[in-house]
Amino acid sequence: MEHWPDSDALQSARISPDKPYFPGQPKSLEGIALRSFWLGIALALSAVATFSTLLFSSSPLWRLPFFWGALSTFHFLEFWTTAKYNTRQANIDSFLLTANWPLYAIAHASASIECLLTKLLWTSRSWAPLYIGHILLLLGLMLVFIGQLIRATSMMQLGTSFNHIVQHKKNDDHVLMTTGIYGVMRHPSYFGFFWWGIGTQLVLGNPICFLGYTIVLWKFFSGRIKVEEKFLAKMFDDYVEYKKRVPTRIPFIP
Ligand SMILES: C[S@@+](CC[C@H](N)C(=O)[O-])C[C@H]1O[C@@H](n2cnc3c(N)ncnc32)[C@H](O)[C@@H]1O
Repeated sequence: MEHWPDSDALQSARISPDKPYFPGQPKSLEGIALRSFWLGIALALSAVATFSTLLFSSSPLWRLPFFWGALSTFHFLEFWTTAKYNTRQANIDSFLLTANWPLYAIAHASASIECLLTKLLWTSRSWAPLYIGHILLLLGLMLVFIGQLIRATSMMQLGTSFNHIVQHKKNDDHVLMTTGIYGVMRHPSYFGFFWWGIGTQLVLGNPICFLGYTIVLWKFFSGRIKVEEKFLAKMFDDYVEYKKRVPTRIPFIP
């Protein structure tokens, strides 16, 4: 598809000092260290806020710092797994905070606002029995943990073949992975991201963002998989057979 730019062009566009991807985007190793430091602080503060609301009040607002903690963990792990298992590719974009800016930030800000408003304003108005809320919360927590685990595991397993930017040409160290978690599902890192995102909205108890996240994530991964597989089939003769044999396990994406 034409709208996917060449990966070299994308890389150079992203590291050009004249073209910051978002305000304050760091360009140096010190900047990367600082970004990790702030994500760590955000994570620690989120953990403290979550556990103190859980321990000292019955307020459902613990969901908000839990969401920010899950978000910080996700982005920190994006960088950490790239730096450890695909060191040459690690740069500031590996945090995945620069992709789809500012839409990504708007999505998470909307989720935070929806949660804050509904939990503060509509605390007494419940549209469903309490146990439904508990089931959805539990399901959301499971999806966040399992989604994160699958995402990080697949990044580790793919190693140097993993790239945040879809590759158009085969690099020397790129091997087709068809075993392990890639033998169970064809795109585990997208599967993990998809369910992680939906899980965060279940934990927040956000009906509007749940719907929005589901539609946007599904459309995004469905389009991306089509493009990615077109290039994978060109790069690897075995890909067509692999595609027939292993499903994506993402709903309505065969
Ligand atoms: C962001 S990674 C996502 C990998 C995979 N789609 C997933 O969800 O786990 C994108 C890169 O992984 C590569 N890739 C995807 N599936 C692969 C496989 N089974 N073996 C090797 N490389 C793969 C693609 O060429 C692309 O450059």
